[in-house]
Amino acid sequence: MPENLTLHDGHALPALGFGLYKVAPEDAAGVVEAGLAAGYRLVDGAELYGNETEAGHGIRRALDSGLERTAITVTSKAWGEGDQSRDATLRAFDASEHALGAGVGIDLYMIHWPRPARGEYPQAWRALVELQQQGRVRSIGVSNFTEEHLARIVDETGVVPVVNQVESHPWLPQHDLRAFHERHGIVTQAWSPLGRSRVLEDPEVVRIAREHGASPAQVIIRWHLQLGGAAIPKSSRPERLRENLDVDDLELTADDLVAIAALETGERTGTHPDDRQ
Ligand SMILES: NC(=O)C1=CN([C@@H]2O[C@H](COP(=O)(O)OP(=O)(O)OC[C@H]3O[C@@H](n4cnc5c(N)ncnc54)[C@H](OP(=O)(O)O)[C@@H]3O)[C@@H](O)[C@H]2O)C=CC1
Ligand SMILES: O=C(O)C(=O)[C@@H](O)[C@H](O)C(=O)CO
Repeated sequence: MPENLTLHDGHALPALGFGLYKVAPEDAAGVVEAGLAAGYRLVDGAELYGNETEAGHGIRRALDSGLERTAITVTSKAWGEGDQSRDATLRAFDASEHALGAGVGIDLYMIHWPRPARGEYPQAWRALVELQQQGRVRSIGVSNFTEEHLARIVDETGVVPVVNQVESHPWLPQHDLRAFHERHGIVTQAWSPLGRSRVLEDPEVVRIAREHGASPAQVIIRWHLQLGGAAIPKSSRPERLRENLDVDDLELTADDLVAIAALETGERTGTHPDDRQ
């Protein structure tokens, strides 16, 4: 089982979780139940994903089977399209909490995108600080923030997010942003950690996987963990959820890491943070 990272607020964050973007609502309860049964302890959700009610059902089924609520981390994110004011952000939190349902709740809440053209993300961040001060959420973080966005919210509020969830995979390792995070005690949590499955086909990744008797996904997940970051690969298939978690016995060599470092192209599979309106 991959280790926990320690957040600067003192709480633990599982280094490996699973994500729910593009998990069909009709599959979400089963996927969440399968993920938790496989041993994952972090479920990455969001208002945008349109499956929080069903994810909540899956979590509750796992709790009914004996899993302790305190053993898992449930995340959600405020989408913020068209309105990132304090009130809109608080309403988004209420809606996600309600959708997840009684007995579930949110442990880590994030701003999904900074939407810098709106200029409202500091207001959204103040809303998250308020939620944490009120004890409604344990930890607060952001997603898709650049150094500039991070510096602004820290300057204006003095509160440093515990996590910045950003696109990262071997094509886009984000070394500079990771170094900035490290200086400020922020955990880098990689979204699309498998490059939305496209990086799995990279011949170098396939070669390294073959040499270790592992799968390409396991090699990339291990790379994330050996970088010291967190990752939230998505799969709707129980056998892949198990495969992606089964990386404890894999150790990439220094040569493997050099070969993977050479894959950096800067190519994104998603939107650049400055371009999301
Ligand atoms: N904060 C943000 O802005 C964003 C956050 N996210 C978060 O990150 C999570 C992961 O990102 P996502 O974009 O889904 O991309 P991933 O890099 O996790 O790739 C998911 C794809 O890889 C496939 N896959 C997963 N495991 C394997 C495997 N072992 N072998 C072969 N194929 C595999 C999946 O297919 P299948 O399901 O069929 O197995 C799916 O097509 C999201 O679910 C979400 O929680 C994602 C985007 C943006
Ligand atoms: O970045 C994109 O272009 C996407 O499709 C996704 O990242 C999506 O917008 C998202 O934020 C999922 O969490």
